Amino acid sequence: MGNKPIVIGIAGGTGSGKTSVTKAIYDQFKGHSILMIQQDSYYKDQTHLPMDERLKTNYDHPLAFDNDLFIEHINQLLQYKAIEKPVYDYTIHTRSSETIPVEPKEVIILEGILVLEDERLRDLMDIKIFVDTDADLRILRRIQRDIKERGRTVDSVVDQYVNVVRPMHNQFCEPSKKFADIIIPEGGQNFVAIDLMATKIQTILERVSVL
Ligand SMILES: Nc1ncnc2c1ncn2[C@@H]1O[C@H](COP(=O)(O)OP(=O)(O)O)[C@@H](O)[C@H]1O
Ligand SMILES: O=c1ccn([C@@H]2O[C@H](COP(=O)(O)O)[C@@H](O)[C@H]2O)c(=O)[nH]1
Repeated sequence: MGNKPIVIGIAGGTGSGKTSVTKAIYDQFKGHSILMIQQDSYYKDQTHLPMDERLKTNYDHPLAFDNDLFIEHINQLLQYKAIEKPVYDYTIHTRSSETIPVEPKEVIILEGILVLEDERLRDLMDIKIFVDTDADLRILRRIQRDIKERGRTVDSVVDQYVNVVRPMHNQFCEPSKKFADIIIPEGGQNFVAIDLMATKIQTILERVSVL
């Protein structure tokens, strides 16, 4: 066990490919001392709101996230304590009643649109990454993904993008790029960047002798 786990933050706009990058890195170390947590798991619980109210929520504003709980959980993991991670269901826009037990690991990857926006989160990170992809590619990827995986229609994705996602991205996500140590263009297919990160993580794991 090391002194404390290493925390890597991976931010980027919706559809930038940050989940793909995170999974590609994570998959190289599956079974070793690494875990990934998506900020999306910490969207605020909305079970008390009717569906029509949930549809009006701004999911791209920092206040949509329960960062207090997110930070509390990261601090527990940093003390090598297990957490019960919330589960978010995009199709009903709220947390599910179940939670997932997560054991502490030496490398913790935090991924989400606004993980670099909150100074308290940034202060917990050892490495900060921003996945940078042009807006036209991001909206095309998001339309395909949200229809296939998140139970959405083209009209609802486009409407939300124009009225909420785009302005919030410009106000909160894009400016957080300046806090990044590393900027990865294009996301999931940038194998050079993924390999560089994997090499760095391998070094960290070798140092704490858990590989
Ligand atoms: N470089 C890429 N080229 C083509 N498609 C990609 C690329 N990176 C990601 N995707 C696809 O785009 C969609 C959004 O990617 P995802 O990693 O979920 O982005 P994010 O987590 O930033 O929203 C997914 O369907 C993914 O398979
Ligand atoms: O209920 C919800 C919760 C979130 N969203 C959208 O999700 C993206 C963030 O996820 P990515 O994987 O980074 O794309 C954010 O832009 C929200 O608008 C949602 O539509 N509904």
